[in-house]
Amino acid sequence: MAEQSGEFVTQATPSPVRPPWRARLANRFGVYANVPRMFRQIWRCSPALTLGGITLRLVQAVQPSLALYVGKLIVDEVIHLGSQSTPPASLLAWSLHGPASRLEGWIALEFMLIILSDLTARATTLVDGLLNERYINDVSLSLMGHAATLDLQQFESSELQDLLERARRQASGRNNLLVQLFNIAEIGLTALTLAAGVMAFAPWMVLLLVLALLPATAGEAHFNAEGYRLLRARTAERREMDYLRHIGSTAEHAKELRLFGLGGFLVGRFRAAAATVMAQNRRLALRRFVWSGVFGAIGSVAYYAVYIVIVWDTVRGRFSVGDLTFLSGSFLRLHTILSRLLMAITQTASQAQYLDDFFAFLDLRPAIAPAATTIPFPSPIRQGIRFEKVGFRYPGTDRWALRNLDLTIGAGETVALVGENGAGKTTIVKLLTRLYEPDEGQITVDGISLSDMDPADLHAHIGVIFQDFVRYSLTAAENIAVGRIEALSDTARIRAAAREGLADGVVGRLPLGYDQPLGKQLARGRELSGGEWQKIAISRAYMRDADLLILDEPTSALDARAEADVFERLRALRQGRAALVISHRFSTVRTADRIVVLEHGRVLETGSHAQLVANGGRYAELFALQAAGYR
Ligand SMILES: Nc1ncnc2c1ncn2[C@@H]1O[C@H](COP(=O)(O)OP(=O)(O)OP(=O)(O)O)[C@@H](O)[C@H]1O
Repeated sequence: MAEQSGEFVTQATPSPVRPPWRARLANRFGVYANVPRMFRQIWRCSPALTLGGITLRLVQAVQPSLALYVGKLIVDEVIHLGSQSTPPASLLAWSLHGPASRLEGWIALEFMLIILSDLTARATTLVDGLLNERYINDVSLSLMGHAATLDLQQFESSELQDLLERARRQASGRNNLLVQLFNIAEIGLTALTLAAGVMAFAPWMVLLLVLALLPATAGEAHFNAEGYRLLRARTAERREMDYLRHIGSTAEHAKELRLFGLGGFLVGRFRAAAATVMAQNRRLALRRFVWSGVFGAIGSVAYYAVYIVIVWDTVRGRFSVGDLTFLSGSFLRLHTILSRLLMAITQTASQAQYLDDFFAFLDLRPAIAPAATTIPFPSPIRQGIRFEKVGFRYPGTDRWALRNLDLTIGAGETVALVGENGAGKTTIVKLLTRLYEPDEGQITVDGISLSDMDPADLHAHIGVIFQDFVRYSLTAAENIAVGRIEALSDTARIRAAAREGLADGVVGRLPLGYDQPLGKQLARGRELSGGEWQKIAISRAYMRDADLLILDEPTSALDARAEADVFERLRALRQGRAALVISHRFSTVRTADRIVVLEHGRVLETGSHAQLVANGGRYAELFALQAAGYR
């Protein structure tokens, strides 16, 4: 079987060349182009919650300015009342008789504002939480759904694996972008109302504050972009680390890891990969720390300069004490809020960069798309399947895995493919199931080219079991039903398929029968032997009324009796169906109607077992070798 080319990459990815500053700037603002698309996605999750979140933030946004203004009115009123000649006799008399009623009104309003602020803050947290959860689910579902539409060849490329890994991070770690976007709206509005208040007294103060915060903002934007660049450049190393973590911690690998004593080796590899990533992250974090300190100090100096001017103007009598409390309060808040706003904008831009990967993944289209008009699969097959001068190279390789291949599988015929490792047997199956498209020649069923069929229709008529079939951590019944998942609740069909594939005996010995979870992942899961798993996998192929059955090394783990049983049933069930069997076992191969011997991607000889043995060619040689092993 083929080596997968989508494995992790061990070499360090070279750091990408830094683009010129103009392109970098365009890049930094360009990322916002993703935000409307993301917003639409959020809106689709729940229009009501989205609207609720926005409204709550609008209410929250105006509260600080209102509270400060009411505070100013209270201070002014207190000073006004204090300046009156007759001091009040008691609090009760004072509050009941006239002069304090306005002050009481302001205090009541301030109290209501505080209650409202608390309520809206809690409601916002609730709405954010609910919406966020929906959004995370939605993103994960889009990723899973879209991944299922892509071709195997796309999956086997390491570029796609890198992109998918970054897109997944978007799903798991970047969801707070939504909250940040809402926050920007809220903080922005608060900043506007505060700025309007301060501007009424001295517009230059606001201008100075904005100017003083610009260096810090530019610094943030720069370091966020650097962080993303680093993360992107190190995707391959992070995938390697994930892979090492995975094999170091799963039951599946535990046996070999222990017996070969690979623990130290894996830890060493992980440490080396992590060291590169950590060293770069540390350098960036330190630079960021120093620069943000410098820029922050510039902002604080500007703030204190303005503050001193406000105090001076109050001493001079230009501002009242109420004005002083309002202005110093507003100004302090404006300073904090403007820096938060600018930071939020740059952070959102950096988060939005991750959206690039997410949307780039969603925008990927399968390379093998169904033709505009498709021809249905000819069921039942009457003439047969033909490979005509088929040539194929795996993407990114120069070697022809198959070349000038002519092959026929007649209707109702069982053809066995034999050949040494790497001869191209599994590749033929991948082309026949249209997981890949041939580079040369064509494959037809009753004269109809596979490329004129809808891939889903083609798959519905083929029952295929690969030698590296999947051992699902699902129940026994589900493990068989995956061969035709629409029939998941069709117990009779599952049991019949289990009988044909010899899995009924395996299931019969399980304590929970068909409801028994298999594998080690699930609670109460039972592990099976290699041959038992293979019987479950063979049964999957019988879930379909397939016109063509493809079994790639179906009996490699079966004992001799089970192997004979499998082929006896296959023959009995065939009734006009074609079958393609790949095997290195001659006991399996000799039962086929016709045997095709492959070598270096070409057909070397073909005939029945008796003919090929009589010919004295490669088949006879390999058969004699294996037979000698049994003597
Ligand atoms: N995904 C892939 N990317 C690149 N090359 C591949 C890929 N899969 C297989 N190959 C190469 O194509 C050739 C044919 O592989 P194939 O899996 O068809 O061989 P096979 O006859 O099934 O071998 P085996 O008996 O070992 O299962 C081999 O040289 C293999 O290295």
